[in-house]
Amino acid sequence: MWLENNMLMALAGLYTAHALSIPKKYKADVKNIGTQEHIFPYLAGSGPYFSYPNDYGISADTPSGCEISQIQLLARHGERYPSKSKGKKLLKTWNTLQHFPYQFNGSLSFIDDDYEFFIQDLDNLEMETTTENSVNAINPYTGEMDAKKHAQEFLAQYADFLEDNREFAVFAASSQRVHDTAQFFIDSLGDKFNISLQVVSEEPSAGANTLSPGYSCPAWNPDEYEDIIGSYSTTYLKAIAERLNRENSGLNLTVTDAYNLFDWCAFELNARGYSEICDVFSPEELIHYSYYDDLTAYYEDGPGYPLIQAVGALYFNASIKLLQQSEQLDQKVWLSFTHDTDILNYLTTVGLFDDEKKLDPSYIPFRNHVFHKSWFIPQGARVYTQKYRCSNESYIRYVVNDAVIPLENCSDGPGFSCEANKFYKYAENRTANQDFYQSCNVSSVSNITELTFFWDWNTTHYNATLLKE
Ligand SMILES: Cc1ncc(C[n+]2csc(CCOP(=O)(O)OP(=O)(O)O)c2C)c(N)n1
Repeated sequence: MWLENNMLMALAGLYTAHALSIPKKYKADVKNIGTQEHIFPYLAGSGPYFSYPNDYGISADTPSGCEISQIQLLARHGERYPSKSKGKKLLKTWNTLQHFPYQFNGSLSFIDDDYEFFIQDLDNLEMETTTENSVNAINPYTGEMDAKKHAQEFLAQYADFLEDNREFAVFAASSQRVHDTAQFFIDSLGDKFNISLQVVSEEPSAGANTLSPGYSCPAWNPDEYEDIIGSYSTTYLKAIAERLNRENSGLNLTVTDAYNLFDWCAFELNARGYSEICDVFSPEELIHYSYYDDLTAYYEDGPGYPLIQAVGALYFNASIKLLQQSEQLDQKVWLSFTHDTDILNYLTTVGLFDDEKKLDPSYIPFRNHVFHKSWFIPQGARVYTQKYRCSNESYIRYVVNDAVIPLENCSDGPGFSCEANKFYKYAENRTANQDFYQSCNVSSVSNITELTFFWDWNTTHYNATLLKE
């Protein structure tokens, strides 16, 4: 590992020191930061958080005359550095550019202008971005800031309800960045709360008692629908590589390099707040890239892969049980933090973004396109389930990234919610015959058949070892 790190550092000519002041070369960031937010929705959910772009005009506030009885949250960790495997790919592309022996022309000319690559310390790979590990101190898009702001918004939105609910457990999958997000959120809530953070193992051996069923599902095959995903045209990537190579004679960027530039853009925004590489792409190229990500997510972790209904049923079943027990349970606030694909699996089983029209790899269905993955799983994604009572009836609805997303066939309650008994019927249909343990062949990695941490945390105390993955 040490050797591999050193090799990568040498490959990239990396710098170990990072600055907490604004060095001269980042001065321009002061006026540039904030000018790229319109492209966040096209970055495959790897760039900074943004609210769901279409809120239908429905307020996420509790409708008047109603009172909250339970709140659930399933959230993704905040903005992060690339994973180790993605970091390696980005460093390879950066290495090609760094060794180009001539002056750059066109949209890459910023590299000659004192540019330093945004991965400055390999220890940051996989980690949440923070004020401390950011490339410069004025980055407003850190995972740390996002989690702390989210907690303040949560406080503001549910102030009255939280008044009487100040003691609860918060649940985090055992990845370091997931844990850190939960901790930043808890810190930001302040000392008027008494919160116990439960770290639930995301090792395959955790079996069904997990917030990250993706890691305990040996039956899942990423290549199951590779023929569909792989048939998406890469013409847009060829055009990018050819344009940059034409502008810079002797540069030999490949289609793979062109693809990597999108990740560079997204993750540099998380780590620095501004990225010149984002300006390489035309709006059309961003749309193609974004739709390719939708296709991939749809057929690997969404409605296009029937196995996912069972994977997402694990958390959905637990969520339904908590809703049904809301009167009996002392705890009324259930906040959980995990990874992107796990939230996507859950939303797939709920059926919130499934119009039952299969995504087509041969064209972009502009008119019939519900499945915009980045809109529901950006970094810092937050899926709330609200249960409230209005004149003796209970209602349930979802709020995804600040927008109320009504159930298509059950939205005639106050605030376009679904009456509780109708909701349970709906949920029963969605989860019927979905058995996570069996469908995923979990028995080959674990003999734990049930999700119990919500009910036994007080006696079991979940304290799993944190993983840098
Ligand atoms: C059902 C399922 N099983 C296994 C996987 C494999 N897998 C790919 S990514 C991932 C979790 C972490 O993903 P990452 O891209 O690091 O997400 P993030 O932490 O940024 O949310 C898993 C379990 C999967 N995507 N789906």
